[in-house]
Amino acid sequence: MSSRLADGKTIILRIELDTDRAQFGQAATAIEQARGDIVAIDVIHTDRNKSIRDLTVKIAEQGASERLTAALRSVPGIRLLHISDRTFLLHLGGKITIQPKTPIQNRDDLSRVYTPEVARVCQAIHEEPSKAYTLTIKRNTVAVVSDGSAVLGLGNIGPYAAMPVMEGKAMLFKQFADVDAFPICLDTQDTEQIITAVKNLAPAFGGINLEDISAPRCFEIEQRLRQELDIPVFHDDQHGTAVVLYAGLLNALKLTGRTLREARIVVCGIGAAGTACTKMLLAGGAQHIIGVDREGILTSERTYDNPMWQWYAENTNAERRSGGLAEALACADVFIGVSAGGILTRAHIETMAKGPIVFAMANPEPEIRPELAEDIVAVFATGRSDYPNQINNVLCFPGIFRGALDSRATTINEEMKLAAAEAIASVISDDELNRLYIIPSVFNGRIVEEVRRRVIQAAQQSGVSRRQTRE
Ligand SMILES: NC(=O)C1=CN([C@@H]2O[C@H](COP(=O)(O)OP(=O)(O)OC[C@H]3O[C@@H](n4cnc5c(N)ncnc54)[C@H](O)[C@@H]3O)[C@@H](O)[C@H]2O)C=CC1
Ligand SMILES: CC(=O)C(=O)O
Ligand SMILES: [Mg+2]
Repeated sequence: MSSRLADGKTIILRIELDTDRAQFGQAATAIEQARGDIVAIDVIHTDRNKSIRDLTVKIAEQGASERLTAALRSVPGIRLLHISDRTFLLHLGGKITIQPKTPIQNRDDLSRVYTPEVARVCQAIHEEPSKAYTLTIKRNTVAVVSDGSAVLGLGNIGPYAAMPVMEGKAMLFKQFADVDAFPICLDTQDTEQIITAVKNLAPAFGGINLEDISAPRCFEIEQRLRQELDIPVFHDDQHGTAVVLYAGLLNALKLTGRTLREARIVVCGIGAAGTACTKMLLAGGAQHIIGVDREGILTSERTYDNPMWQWYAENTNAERRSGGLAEALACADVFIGVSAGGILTRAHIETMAKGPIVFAMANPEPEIRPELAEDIVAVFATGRSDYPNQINNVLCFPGIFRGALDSRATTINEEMKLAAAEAIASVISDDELNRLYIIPSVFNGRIVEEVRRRVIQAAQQSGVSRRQTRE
């Protein structure tokens, strides 16, 4: 069986062998020759004439599953009964469910959870609306709202196709921070309609996590909702990403003996994530940031229709550099990619300063794969779960919402974001810090607790907490 495969897509092949005509070894050889990696074998049925087995096989490249199918079909006495993809199997019927907290076993239960008794609870909330926090799911429930316009790096794939990501976010909220999150994909990409829809559904929720809404609409949608609602509204692709990027960069700079003030930083992809990352870096004292998008380096020598690009050009690139990604990268210390897969080359990185920091964070395909350049960089990070140093907003959103909900904060402000970033960075001690460990794993049990604690503290100190909470 081969070593770790680059892509790691796993399929399950159900094969039937005529035991007098073929041996299992022939199937295994055919699979290995077609560059499949058998990682598990389950015997489903066996008798004197035939044997049915499920083979779990990892495949690396596109087209490998067709090659495997052809290879198995060419072996006499072996039939391929079925082929399934473990990832698709995991999505059958969706990934989350809603469960009652108590069973309804008799009429008495029924009359208390529902009519007539429930009416007294409704009236109590009618008289004192803040009781919605104590008598409904509001205090622990977040809406994950998308319009499907910028889903991962897949682009505008619409609300139906966005659902698996939003369901995934809801799972992460629950698993890591015990927040009940519900995915809502809206069938509109009109700014006003999205704002109206979110305002209308807000009563049921303690917070709104906006997700995968493309720039520049995401900026206005978030800003308006923050003004018009009294619960936290947080665009995860902007602020969740910025918080985690900031945490990872603090540690990578420390490791490589640089300061944020002096580091020469290139941000590629000036959309939701790139803009928010830049704002957080500027607030932290960064002095040398250059932004690059499809049209090249953003510079104040030009004017832009996109107001955020105009702001960006006026607040970065003090040297007024021009050109494309290659020109921006010359002698840079840090590359931050939140753009599109595969746009950065080894040759680009070779022009950067010695021992550069490369954060290729586009999903699902990073700007460059680590195996293409990790030998020439000091620190490499991606947004993916299958490489070291995963810089992904999943390190932030569960804990920051946990803290915001527990303190019943009216908003998630700059102080709370900075507190979350410092909390994430602090989980790695100076002794532990190394090039493959600049950011803790999402499975590190300390992250959510540490983020929650510091976020509650920041909410209280900045006056947005509505509840005294144990930190
Ligand atoms: N690792 C993480 O935690 C996160 C990663 N991302 C990833 O970052 C990427 C961008 O996400 P968003 O900011 O939400 O999307 P967005 O659509 O708001 O912004 C993307 C920006 O990248 C630019 N871009 C696309 N191709 C480019 C190229 N070849 N060169 C330069 N710029 C290019 C676009 O013009 C746009 O301005 C996606 O791949 C997404 O999956 C986003 C949020 C979190
Ligand atoms: C991680 C994430 O939110 C994204 O790639 O869009
Ligand atoms: Mg996202």
